[in-house]
Amino acid sequence: MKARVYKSTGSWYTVKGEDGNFYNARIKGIFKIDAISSTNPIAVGDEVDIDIEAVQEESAVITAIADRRNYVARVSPHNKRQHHIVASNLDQSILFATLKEPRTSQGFMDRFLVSCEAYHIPAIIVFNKSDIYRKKELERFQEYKQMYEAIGYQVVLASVLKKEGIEEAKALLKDKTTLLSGHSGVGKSTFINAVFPRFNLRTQEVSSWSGKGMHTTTFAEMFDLDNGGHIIDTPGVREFGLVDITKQELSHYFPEMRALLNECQFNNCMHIEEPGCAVKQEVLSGAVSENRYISYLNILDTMDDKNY
Ligand SMILES: Nc1nc2c(ncn2[C@@H]2O[C@H](COP(=O)(O)OP(=O)(O)OP(=O)(O)O)[C@@H](O)[C@H]2O)c(=O)[nH]1
Ligand SMILES: [Zn+2]
Repeated sequence: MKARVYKSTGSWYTVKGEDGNFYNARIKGIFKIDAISSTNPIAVGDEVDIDIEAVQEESAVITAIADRRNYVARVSPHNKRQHHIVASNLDQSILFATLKEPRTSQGFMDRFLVSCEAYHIPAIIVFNKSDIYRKKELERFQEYKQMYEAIGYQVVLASVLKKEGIEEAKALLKDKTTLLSGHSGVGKSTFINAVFPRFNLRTQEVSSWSGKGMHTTTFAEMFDLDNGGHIIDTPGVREFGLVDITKQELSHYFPEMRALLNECQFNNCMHIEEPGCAVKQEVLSGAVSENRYISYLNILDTMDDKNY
């Protein structure tokens, strides 16, 4: 039977069969050997074939996995050479960001956007907790909105607490498989609870001593939406690794730079010090945001010559 993976705890998977029932599934030993080199052979969002073992126990064996349409990965925290597939078969990804308690850095947002570009997943940024923004944060929001919308990304201002911007965010989810992402403590679980109360996820106060929030979500999990579509909630992701991207490719994943690449004097231009660089020229003219260019240089700096 065809099924889709809703949750993964490492060795067990919760899958939903095309009969509409949920099963606890595991993979056959041999399956692991054939799987691609990642720390997890099966990820949330995967489309799989299952053999039902015992209906009364609702257990099943995953016998095959369909090719992934796309996926998002990050570098394994345990082994830098391996990657961990966060989720697959996505229509879009929403980054939850906050400008206060905790503050999401532009560097983090840009790394996330680069990952989405590299994996061909449309990205949206929701700035949450607008109720606690003061003049400084509201100005910063306007700057981000202008900058990201000019590049083509959708930007939403929301306060889950005050129920502002929620309908706009909810409308974006309809009939799509959406990966919800963002630092721990930005309000992802609160958002899901507010829009789809029956999920009743656990939420937790941002810890006062660090201001960074505690991990309350441990495993990625997919939920069916009442009005059609799926949402995938991920563990508090602090950093996305840029797996499988070379330094030379990086500017391809900045859409505003991608449009200029043919105009650089050298076709292997890295847009740093080279003469005749169209990207640098447009940074000077203001057509390419200087902040985005700085993010580009910062990300380049953290990549080694081979990969990520
Ligand atoms: N002021 C304010 N606080 C909010 C808002 N949305 C969520 N919070 C609070 O922020 C804290 C963290 O919210 P969570 O929903 O647990 O955050 P999360 O992103 O799911 O965190 P992880 O599960 O760790 O990834 C909670 O104390 C929420 O009540 C908002 O719009 N405004
Ligand atoms: Zn250049």
